[in-house]
Amino acid sequence: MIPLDDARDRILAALRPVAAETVALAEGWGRVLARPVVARLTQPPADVSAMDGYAVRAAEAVAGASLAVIGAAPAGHPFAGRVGPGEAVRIFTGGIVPAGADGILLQEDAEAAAGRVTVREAVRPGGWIRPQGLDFTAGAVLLPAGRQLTARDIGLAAAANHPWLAVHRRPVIGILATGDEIALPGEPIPAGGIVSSNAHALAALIRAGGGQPMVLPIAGDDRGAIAAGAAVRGCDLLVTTGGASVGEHDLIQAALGEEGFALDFWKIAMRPGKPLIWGRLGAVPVLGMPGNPVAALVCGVQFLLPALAVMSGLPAAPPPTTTVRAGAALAANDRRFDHLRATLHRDSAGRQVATPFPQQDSSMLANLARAQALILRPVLAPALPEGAEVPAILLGEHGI
Ligand SMILES: Nc1nc2c(c(=O)[nH]1)N[C@H]1C(S)=C(S)[C@@H](COP(=O)(O)OP(=O)(O)OC[C@H]3O[C@@H](n4cnc5c(N)ncnc54)[C@H](O)[C@@H]3O)O[C@H]1N2
Ligand code: MOO
Repeated sequence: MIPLDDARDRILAALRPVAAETVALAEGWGRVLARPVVARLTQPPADVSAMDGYAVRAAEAVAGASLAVIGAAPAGHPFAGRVGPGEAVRIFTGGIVPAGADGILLQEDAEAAAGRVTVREAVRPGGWIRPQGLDFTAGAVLLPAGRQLTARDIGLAAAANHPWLAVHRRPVIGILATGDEIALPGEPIPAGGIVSSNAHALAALIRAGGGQPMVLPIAGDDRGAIAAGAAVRGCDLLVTTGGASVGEHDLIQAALGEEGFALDFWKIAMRPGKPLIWGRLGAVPVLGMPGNPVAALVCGVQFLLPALAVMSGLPAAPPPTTTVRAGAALAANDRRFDHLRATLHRDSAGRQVATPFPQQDSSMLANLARAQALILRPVLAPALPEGAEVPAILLGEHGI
């Protein structure tokens, strides 16, 4: 059994970002830039007014001065002339400051009558003017490659005149659920069988991680069926579930081995998720997850989400953790890094408290769905009293 962090390192080291594609700006949110966004223009394009008022020559716009209003400069309609001595131009927010003017007299600080304006408050040179290029200048790198685009980034790219963006395409993740006992939701369930939840839960997790799931037909506990299912084309990574353990019906390695599967590791010091398989079938990396649904989801959080990040062009990193208080005393841990499903609440001091469910069986989906956090119990972690600080993965932060 290899340590959890080593397993993740080995998985992430074997992965590369997928190729770039061009998407419309509106589709760019959450995607990872494959090429930088460079400003295609200067913003603002010229000196513009930050306020509604009058463009004036600051030196003469002293309290009590009276100026002739010779024209107007609304946003988008520059004034073609020049502001000469004793003159002002009516201007509006975003309007280009006319030649000759070097300050804005606020409307509130002015009195207009009969084609003239009287200054009530003196104007500073440069006052209320946004200089050309205040925001950015043409040619500036505004967003680097590798950046996951926020709503703010989309606004910036739009302002920099980019209708299209080069982003990494969504990694396509094949999901092959295996087992004679499982059926798709809504389909006839074999005697003693259950409904397959893993493929659907993992597909949703893959979407949350920015990937594109490709749910494959269920393969029975049969080498040929598993090999045929795994031979799928067009996925960047294949996830299998079930058949990862030691029983004679646990056939993933045997079935894929006949197809030339190159195993990197099998079994990690982790609970749930011990029988994880990692290797490569031809060019396709394969993550063989255990069948137990909680094990599959925890492996999804610990390995598949970080893998999706790397394949999407983001840095290799473990899932982010937060320090919370234990809502119950925790027993000493053994040699498997443990993930206790827990609910969250805030104590009277506003601190987050994670309370583990009393039963932690890796088949219990109802508890998993109610869980808001996974309390992390490292290998050989000592027993801790209620209230102790512990690391946790907050599931809501992952959108799963
Ligand atoms: N003798 C041993 N037995 C087991 C060991 C071990 O070390 N020695 N490891 C246990 C651990 S830990 C796990 S986890 C499971 C993993 O087993 P497999 O990956 O081989 O999974 P299966 O046996 O196929 O299924 C386990 C369990 O999960 C259910 N299942 C399977 N697929 C789905 C699905 N798509 N949706 C929902 N549930 C699914 C299946 O019915 C079984 O109940 O092995 C232990 N055994
Ligand atoms: O992965 Mo198994 O679910 O550790 O129990």
